[in-house]
Amino acid sequence: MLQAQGLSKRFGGLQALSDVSFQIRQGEIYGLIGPNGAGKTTLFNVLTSLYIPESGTCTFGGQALTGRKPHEIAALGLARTFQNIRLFGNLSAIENVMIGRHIRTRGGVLGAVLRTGATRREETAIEARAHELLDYVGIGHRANDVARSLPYGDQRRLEIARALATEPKLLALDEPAAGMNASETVVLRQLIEKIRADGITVLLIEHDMKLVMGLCDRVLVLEYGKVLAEGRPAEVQRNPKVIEAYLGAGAAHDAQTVPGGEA
Ligand SMILES: Nc1ncnc2c1ncn2[C@@H]1O[C@H](COP(=O)(O)OP(=O)(O)OP(=O)(O)O)[C@@H](O)[C@H]1O
Repeated sequence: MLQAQGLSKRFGGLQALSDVSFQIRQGEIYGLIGPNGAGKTTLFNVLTSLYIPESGTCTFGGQALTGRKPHEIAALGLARTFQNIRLFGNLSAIENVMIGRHIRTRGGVLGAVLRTGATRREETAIEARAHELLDYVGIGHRANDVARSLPYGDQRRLEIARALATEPKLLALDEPAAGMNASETVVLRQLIEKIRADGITVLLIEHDMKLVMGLCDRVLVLEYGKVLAEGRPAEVQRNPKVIEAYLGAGAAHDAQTVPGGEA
């Protein structure tokens, strides 16, 4: 479904990604992990065309992603959330989701501003769908609350609802559990499983190792911008290189436990 081949990205003298290749298969939950600064967000930004790589290609459903505008990426079926929540803080929850939906409508954002007859009808349908999505992520009762007044965990779920409003085939989540407590994380896990069960492929960056290892079908481990390991969670957890990267040199020899906690 998504194919990255030989991606490299440099910031000045810093090689943030070097020769990164991987494939995400349709229907899987694919994890992206690595210590701080490993290049995870940079990789997300390259995949979603916020950054242009110096070399390498990425394709989604056979179509090139590199160099496309954000709305083109969304129209292809790739949606994302951000590590630092990017909601319209002054707008209500429902309005935030409706904005996500507009890229899928004929009238588009301009039509929504001008409010022609056709767009008014569309608007009613969009609002109904936005309510469904808020219910889907579990914050239907917050529809009219201003986004910035929502508890942190609800803001993260609102971001997911907004991304889902673009009807993605692949949903990329950048640290969705960051700042969540244990019970919020359990609910998040159920939500991600539900999203996958409904046919959406998931790419997940996450520091919460328990969540990653429990949820993902396969995991890609980055370190210093390079692929350190890839495979099923159980294999990756046993990989001495991964254990060293997380716990420090020497740890692999006596590690009986999985790398855990904050990376
Ligand atoms: N826009 C930028 N300009 C310069 N350097 C950058 C930029 N974005 C990222 N970097 C650097 O690239 C490296 C990879 O950063 P990146 O944010 O991709 O890592 P990460 O794995 O997502 O880290 P974290 O887990 O802390 O979010 C880091 O050394 C970072 O400082």
